[in-house]
Amino acid sequence: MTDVKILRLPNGEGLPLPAYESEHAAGMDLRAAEDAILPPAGRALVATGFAIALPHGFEAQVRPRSGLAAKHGVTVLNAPGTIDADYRGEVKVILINHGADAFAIKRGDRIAQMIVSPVTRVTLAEAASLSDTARGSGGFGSTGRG
Ligand SMILES: O=c1ccn([C@H]2C[C@H](O)[C@@H](COP(=O)(O)OP(=O)(O)OP(=O)(O)O)O2)c(=O)[nH]1
Ligand SMILES: [Mg+2]
Repeated sequence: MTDVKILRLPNGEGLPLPAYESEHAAGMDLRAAEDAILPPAGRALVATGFAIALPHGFEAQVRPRSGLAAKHGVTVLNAPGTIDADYRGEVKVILINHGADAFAIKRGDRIAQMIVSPVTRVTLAEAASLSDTARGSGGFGSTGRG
């Protein structure tokens, strides 16, 4: 386990901090720190009431909850949202309602999940050509064609 500092913001007073909801859950559920109404096709930037300081070499991904997607058509618009290790602002969730009905979010509802992952940073070295491969430049459905 890696320790990550978390700061509860004033709007997060009284809310449970993000937590793993089962023994081996990959993600910690994020709760809304405010009420919001998502009309059909509507989106909202929803506050969570906390900020974190990830260690260098880590990111956090903000991903949808499948229950909200399957039952209501509500998902994370920019999934996976990226929380950078140098970000100290409030973690927010961009939700979109693909469902036919308006969707109401109440403060304290679990609206998304946050996965902390290692990231590799690289140095790009500009080159005159790239190595040959069997795939070459084929992509976008190029494999398996008669
Ligand atoms: O779902 C998200 C996505 C991003 N962020 C915060 C943390 C992240 O470190 C910062 C910037 O995110 P991103 O790089 O995706 O947005 P940008 O549009 O490129 O903004 P910036 O120019 O600030 O990097 O916004 C969130 O709180 N939730
Ligand atoms: Mg950015």
